[in-house]
Amino acid sequence: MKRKLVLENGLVFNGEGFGGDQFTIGEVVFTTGMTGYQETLSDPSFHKQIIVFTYPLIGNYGINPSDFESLNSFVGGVIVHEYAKTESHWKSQMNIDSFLKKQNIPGLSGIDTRALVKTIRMKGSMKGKFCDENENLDEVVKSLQHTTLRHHVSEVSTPRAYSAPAGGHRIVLIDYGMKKSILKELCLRNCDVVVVPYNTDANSILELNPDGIMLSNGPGNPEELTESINTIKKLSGKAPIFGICLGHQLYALAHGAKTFKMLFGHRGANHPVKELATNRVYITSQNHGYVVDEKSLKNTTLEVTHRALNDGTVEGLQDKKNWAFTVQYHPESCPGPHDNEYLFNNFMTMIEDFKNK
Ligand SMILES: NC(=O)CC[C@H](N)C(=O)O
Repeated sequence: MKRKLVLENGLVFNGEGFGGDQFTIGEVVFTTGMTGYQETLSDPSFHKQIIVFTYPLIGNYGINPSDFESLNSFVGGVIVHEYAKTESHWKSQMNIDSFLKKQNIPGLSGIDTRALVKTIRMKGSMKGKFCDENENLDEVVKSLQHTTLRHHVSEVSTPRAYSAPAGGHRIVLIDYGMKKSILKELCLRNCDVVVVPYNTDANSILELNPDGIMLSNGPGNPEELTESINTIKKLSGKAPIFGICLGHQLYALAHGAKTFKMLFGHRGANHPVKELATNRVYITSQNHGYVVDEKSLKNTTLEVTHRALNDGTVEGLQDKKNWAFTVQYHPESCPGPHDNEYLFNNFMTMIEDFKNK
């Protein structure tokens, strides 16, 4: 079945359809991970985005029950050069085509993904939509140009609080579109975790007596989440805080910094980041389109701890006054190198220091 990708600048890529057949407008972004497509497809931070995989063959080890980062996939579409019709892995329960059909997510294969990625790298990530053969492309381009995309944390956050009880530190984890692996890392450290919806107010969070507070990853433009930014302001200094990705951006905004949209973002499991205190380079999993503006940190309590080696942007912050640190990348990994899980240990140490201060 023929299918096209139409971009807002009028470029058209002709390929074959697979997966579901409901098309929506989404931001077309690319990810450079060579494995881990299942974790990527189930990461709620990709809400409504159309993901181009730069790795040319996707789906060869199928889809298994244990590697999901959330119960559903929220992506708007999937673009691959080629997908595996015959998958092979002892854990696999279906191929990527069946998975995308089940989730009603459309796919496009057989296009020159390198040409598409080069376009995005030059011109920046842009809106796009899949089309069938007979659609009027001029109309589609017009509608792409007139659509403003919004990403809704409310669609990916948990509707109600739930807990993972244990004997260790009580952590309140604010879910803006959390990846399951963040909860897993806390459980591995025997934490007594309560996951709360994104719009839980500061008093309700403090009533849970947290030893530490975690701010999760999530989709969209952090500046739109004014209510969450205000909540973080009220929580600041009350308990140690660890923020990841969207959580990092929200923490920075709550403390007077600014964020901006990058040309095409960082997505993949192979992004080098330098820890400035040690000069060590870590390979990280990343998935973000916005970033904290380093210039805006001047009169804040925040200082840069980590930097991206590809483009020098801010990848980590430490609050000099309040008990908090945050990272732009994904230390819970999944997919990707386990280099950065030590940050969860640092969070445990910070919680103990806070208790003994
Ligand atoms: N993974 C995330 O939390 C992404 C954060 C934010 N939505 C961005 O694109 O920058």
